[in-house]
Amino acid sequence: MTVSLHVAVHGAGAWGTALAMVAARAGHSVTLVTRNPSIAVEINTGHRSVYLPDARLSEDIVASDDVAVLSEADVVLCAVPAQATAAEALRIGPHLKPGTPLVSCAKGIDARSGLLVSEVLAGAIAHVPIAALSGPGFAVDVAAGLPTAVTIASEEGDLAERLCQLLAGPAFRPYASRDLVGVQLGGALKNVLAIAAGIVAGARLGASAEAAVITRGFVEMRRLAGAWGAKPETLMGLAGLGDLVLTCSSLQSRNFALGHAIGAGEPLPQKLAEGVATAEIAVTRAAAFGVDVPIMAAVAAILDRRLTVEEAIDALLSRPLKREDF
Ligand SMILES: NC(=O)C1=CN([C@@H]2O[C@H](COP(=O)(O)OP(=O)(O)OC[C@H]3O[C@@H](n4cnc5c(N)ncnc54)[C@H](OP(=O)(O)O)[C@@H]3O)[C@@H](O)[C@H]2O)C=CC1
Ligand SMILES: O=C(CO)COP(=O)(O)O
Repeated sequence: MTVSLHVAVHGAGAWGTALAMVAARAGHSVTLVTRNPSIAVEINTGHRSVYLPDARLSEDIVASDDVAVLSEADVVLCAVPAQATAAEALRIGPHLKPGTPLVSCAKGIDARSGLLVSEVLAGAIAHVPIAALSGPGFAVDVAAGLPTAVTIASEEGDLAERLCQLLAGPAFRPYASRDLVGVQLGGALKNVLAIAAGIVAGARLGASAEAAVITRGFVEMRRLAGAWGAKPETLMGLAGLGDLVLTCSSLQSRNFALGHAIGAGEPLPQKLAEGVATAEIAVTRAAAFGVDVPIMAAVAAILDRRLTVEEAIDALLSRPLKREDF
């Protein structure tokens, strides 16, 4: 039987709010921490959030705009964007009790340092064990209580298994892993590839081309993640292939939707798409490892306006065929 704990979620955006609902459904008392006082009021009085307008939040979820409340938590889930993590880690670190598990829930690579989000957290907050949660799951689906399976990874003892037990519910199924690097790289790199798939869809290049880009992109993901230290089997699982399939096939994905708008020549959506900041750093790290990532490089070049979509497609199609590409 799972013991009822005090779970805090730092970052009350769509994902943080959905994860707060998961923790509440699993029987825990939950504090959702936002930097926006009006969001805290909206949650505490109306049990609603602008980030998930169709969801009604449990009354067991209490929101606060004071990071000091994190000192009362037994477990903290960090759900702010990857590029905000370095600054947020400095803010939250002093409030965490020593030994409180800290779970990174963002999907990205810190563009400034080239570090994984777990490494950013560990570098800033030395007194807590770190884990990462990733895998295929849209916040709206999770909030609606639709079936979802994710991976939770940690290199610390049985922490991943304990976190899985803590958060599991009838519709939310976490699987434990020790591959902290692979689980995060799957979540981060699929964002870049979802932009690529979206560009192909938006440019109406056909379902066959979309399948080719997803498959070729998956090869790049496995190559780069392998050079980075990920286990190959992790990328074949929920946090790699699973999330790639989800985000490359739905306009619900902000990364896919961004790519789609680029490919169609439409105005770009303003919503957070983590792949934007991750693309360039992924390509830089790939170059340092001597790993070939032409699709990710094309995405980075398009985002940086070094190439138009047409030029990037021409460059990809005119590449000499290599056996290892298939
Ligand atoms: N949405 C989804 O379906 C999923 C998202 N994720 C990942 O979760 C992470 C967060 O995404 P999501 O919740 O959707 O994003 P949202 O844009 O919905 O929310 C971001 C949250 O982070 C807070 N925040 C703190 N600092 C910053 C900052 N510097 N810039 C922007 N926001 C900041 C925001 O606060 P404020 O409200 O004050 O702006 C807000 O609470 C991303 O890494 C994403 O890839 C993972 C799985 C699913
Ligand atoms: O990671 C996600 C689903 O697993 C959400 O993807 P987007 O950030 O592209 O919306």
